[in-house]
Amino acid sequence: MEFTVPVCGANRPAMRKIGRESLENLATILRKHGFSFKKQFGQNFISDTNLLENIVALAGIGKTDTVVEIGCGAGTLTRALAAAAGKVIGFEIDEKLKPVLAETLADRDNTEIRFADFMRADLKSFEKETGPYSVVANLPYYITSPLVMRFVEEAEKVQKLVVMVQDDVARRFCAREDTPDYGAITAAIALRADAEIVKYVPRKMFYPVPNVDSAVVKLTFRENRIPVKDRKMYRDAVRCAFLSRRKTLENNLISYFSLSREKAKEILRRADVPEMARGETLSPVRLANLADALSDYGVQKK
Ligand SMILES: C[S@@+](CC[C@H](N)C(=O)[O-])C[C@H]1O[C@@H](n2cnc3c(N)ncnc32)[C@H](O)[C@@H]1O
Repeated sequence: MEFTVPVCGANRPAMRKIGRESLENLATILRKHGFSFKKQFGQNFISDTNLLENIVALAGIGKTDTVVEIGCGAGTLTRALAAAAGKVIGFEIDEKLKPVLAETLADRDNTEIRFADFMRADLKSFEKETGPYSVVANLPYYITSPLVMRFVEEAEKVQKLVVMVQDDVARRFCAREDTPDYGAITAAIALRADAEIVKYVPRKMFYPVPNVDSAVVKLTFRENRIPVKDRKMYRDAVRCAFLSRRKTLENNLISYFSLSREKAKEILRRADVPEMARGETLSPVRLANLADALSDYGVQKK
């Protein structure tokens, strides 16, 4: 397959060097190894050096940091991360990128690439090896939300997640309650992390060019950001609140936890939530109150 990697913002039709040091032209390397892009893996690569360096700067990575990158692609972001970090551990699902990465990362000895599906990796044992770490990645869009949810629900040692995602997804991650973008994923993230959009990135910055624009989101994890007695109960409270957006919270409680109406009313009173409230109007703090009330009443999801 013939392709070129266009340089954004430049009038030259030519491809440009990736990285300031010894890395050759990305397209030449990909072609040399007979690589063809796979849509099913969400392969839209970044080659613009300024953008890559900007992402690393926004992530605030330093020489003592361990960085995890999910989806290394041709290794352009990996290289930029390796220049700033103490260590980079990258995951890449596509083994066809092995020779490409061997070449683009040849001079980066603080980098280790694991050819594996990150969604199947055992996060608990991974965290035993790594200690505290940050994630910086241009995420494959087909698994953005489940991937972020993995960290929110399971990770114990993650400090921040600085990830490129579709711009509408970025807005959902950072939304405020009672706005159209606010949803279960917003509330789930808010329990553990401050979320902000730190950069908008137009689609033309990727190759191949995707159908949507992107944004870089920074999630900064904070211990006990919103105190809650039981994180699993918070997850259930969030799922229940967004079970049916048209129904009141009271009705969602009845269906989700198989409660009597009387019990549902009592729990809402204890959580200081109006009976007629709808899930999407509840702030993450209110949802934590609801989770605590559910815990106090010993309610369990059947
Ligand atoms: C959007 S591209 C980013 C590539 C590169 N980091 C860049 O910025 O140019 C996403 C990368 O994730 C890889 N990928 C997709 N699903 C994956 C998974 N489940 N685990 C690990 N890597 C995955 C794809 O093969 C692809 O290389």
